[in-house]
Amino acid sequence: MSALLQTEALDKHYGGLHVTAGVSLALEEGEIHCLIGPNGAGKSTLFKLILGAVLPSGGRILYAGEDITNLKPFQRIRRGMSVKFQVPGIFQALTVRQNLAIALQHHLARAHLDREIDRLLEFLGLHAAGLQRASELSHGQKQWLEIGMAVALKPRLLLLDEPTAGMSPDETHATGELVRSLNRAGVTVLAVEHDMEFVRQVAQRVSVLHLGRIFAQGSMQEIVADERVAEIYFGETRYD
Ligand SMILES: Nc1ncnc2c1ncn2[C@@H]1O[C@H](COP(=O)(O)OP(=O)(O)OP(=O)(O)O)[C@@H](O)[C@H]1O
Repeated sequence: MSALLQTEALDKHYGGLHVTAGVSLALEEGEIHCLIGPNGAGKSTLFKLILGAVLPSGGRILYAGEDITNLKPFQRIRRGMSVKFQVPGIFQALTVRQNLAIALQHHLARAHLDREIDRLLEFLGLHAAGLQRASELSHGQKQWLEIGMAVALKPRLLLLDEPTAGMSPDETHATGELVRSLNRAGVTVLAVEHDMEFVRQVAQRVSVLHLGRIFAQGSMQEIVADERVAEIYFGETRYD
């Protein structure tokens, strides 16, 4: 495998506050990589830096071998990045099908829309909800619709910000299966996540961020067995 995304000594500071400090993270093409860490570790900031929503104070970001450090988010999206934020950005007053049509119409001819919407609905487990307004969906279904809208862009790299926030254990598991099947279809995934069951289910590699630095990296088994990690992270939040 080779790195699809690489951050090199990425710094972000606000005045004297160093939110990320020299973060070098390599994401291999084809992997599911989870980013975990205690509250305030800098996870969201790193996520925004990768997406281009905030610009770094120092360091570089490489994507598919290209320096994208100063590109705008839409330019990154054009290169195959897609993002699902924690708060669903779906159109509540529109039906599920209409939401997917909006996401698809950027790159798909009208004649192919219905077939692709059907395919996505099946994949998302939302086939029975196609004509429902998005506002009528359960919390989990809204998150899946949003994943579907991100996937409609046929991303090479999917960025997920706490995809299971507020979900029941069953919904969380179903989300994990969705992410795994996207990955089997070739999508590289970076997920910021607090839910350790989800991380255990999907992650091929885990990076632990602490005080703005990569503190540990490895498989979930290695991370769980690392006493230093337990001290800064699991010790406080393992079962809460
Ligand atoms: N725009 C900003 N201006 C000033 N400080 C900021 C800004 N954004 C984030 N911070 C600070 O940077 C630190 C890291 O925040 P960040 O949201 O990246 O952490 P996190 O790991 O995502 O936390 P959580 O798990 O609670 O979401 C926090 O102390 C936060 O207050």
